[in-house]
Amino acid sequence: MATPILRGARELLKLVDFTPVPRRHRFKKKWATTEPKFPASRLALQNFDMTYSVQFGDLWPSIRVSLLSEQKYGALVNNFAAWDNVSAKLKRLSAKDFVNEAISQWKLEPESGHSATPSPGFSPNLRCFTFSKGDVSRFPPARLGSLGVMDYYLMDAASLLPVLALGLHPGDTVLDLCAAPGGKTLALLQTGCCRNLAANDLSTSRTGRLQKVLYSYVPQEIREGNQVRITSWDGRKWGEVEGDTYDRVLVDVPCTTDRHSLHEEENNIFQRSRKKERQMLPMLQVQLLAAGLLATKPGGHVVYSTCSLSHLQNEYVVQGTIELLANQYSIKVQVEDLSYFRKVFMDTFYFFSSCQVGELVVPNLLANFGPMYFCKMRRLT
Ligand SMILES: C[S@@+](CC[C@H](N)C(=O)[O-])C[C@H]1O[C@@H](n2cnc3c(N)ncnc32)[C@H](O)[C@@H]1O
Repeated sequence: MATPILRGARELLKLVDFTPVPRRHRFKKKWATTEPKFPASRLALQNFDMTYSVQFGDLWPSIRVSLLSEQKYGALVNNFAAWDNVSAKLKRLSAKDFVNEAISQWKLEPESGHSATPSPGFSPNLRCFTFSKGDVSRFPPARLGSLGVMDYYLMDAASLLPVLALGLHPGDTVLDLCAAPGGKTLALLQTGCCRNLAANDLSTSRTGRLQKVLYSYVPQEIREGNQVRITSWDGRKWGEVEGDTYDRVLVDVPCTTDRHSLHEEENNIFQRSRKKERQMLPMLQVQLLAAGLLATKPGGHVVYSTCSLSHLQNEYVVQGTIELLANQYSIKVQVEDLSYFRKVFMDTFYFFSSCQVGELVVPNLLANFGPMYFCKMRRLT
């Protein structure tokens, strides 16, 4: 018999069909062996053109050209290295710590209408350098520092926003449900707030990559103490295994990884052989978010995130899951307002201003980060 999560997710699936039929495949094929290859990245672009031109209207051409262009990176300073020297080195490249610049700016502008959020409740101690809007300089590769760990981690700077939004406090128990290859896990550890951190990913090869990241960036005593636990379980079952346990949960789900899907053939979710998997994504996302919420203590917080522009994988999943938890488990979940992120980080990112719930960073040629969708929820009961 289907579980409640499965039934709710099926309802959501009725709304979804991601698969446009490529023009040249509309006719019955005679000679499968001579059939020209249709690259998955082209299928991805066709799909995005169909769905995102409707979703974003006039904004789509500029997002499209940005997605097809080189992305920008941020350098997350490793607090376990000599972070002050590393920051000084990054400043000499004319990069800026976008997190702390934005927070200082925020504090300088008390009159600018953010009285509803007196101070942004960000996870602390995160330092991430980016080049200014319009500056397409690149960071040199990270190097091993004097303390035996790497000095910074290069990542899409927008990937830091879900971690900032989680609002960690010292002593929190934290779950990173879909953690590999580990950029956000590393950021969670940088906050210095995790009493313990469970980092999980279904894929054993990807948890191997996560282990390597932690090995290169985090000192042995933290990796091997009680503080970090790495597992390779199916995250959908987490609510049953460790319900009502965590203060903060990050649910950074598998998605259509829009930028990757336009550039790489390998492991591309738009490969024809992965059609079923692609169609099932929103269902998997609902199940993972539901499991993350069930694993959270009442009163605790969850951030759901994707690197897709698709409303079906973003706000529909959030709204569908909240409804599902209310109907099937009588659990109340409230979406938290993150609209102040748009104001605080407007010098670094472009945000889409019309999400029904959550925030979405859209790629732009002047600030080619994202896409990154994130939504914060509080489990009330
Ligand atoms: C977007 S990636 C996570 C990226 C990661 N949070 C980071 O910042 O580096 C999504 C991950 O979900 C994992 N995944 C897929 N299905 C899963 C499941 N049922 N349970 C747990 N993890 C799953 C994939 O292996 C993939 O590594």
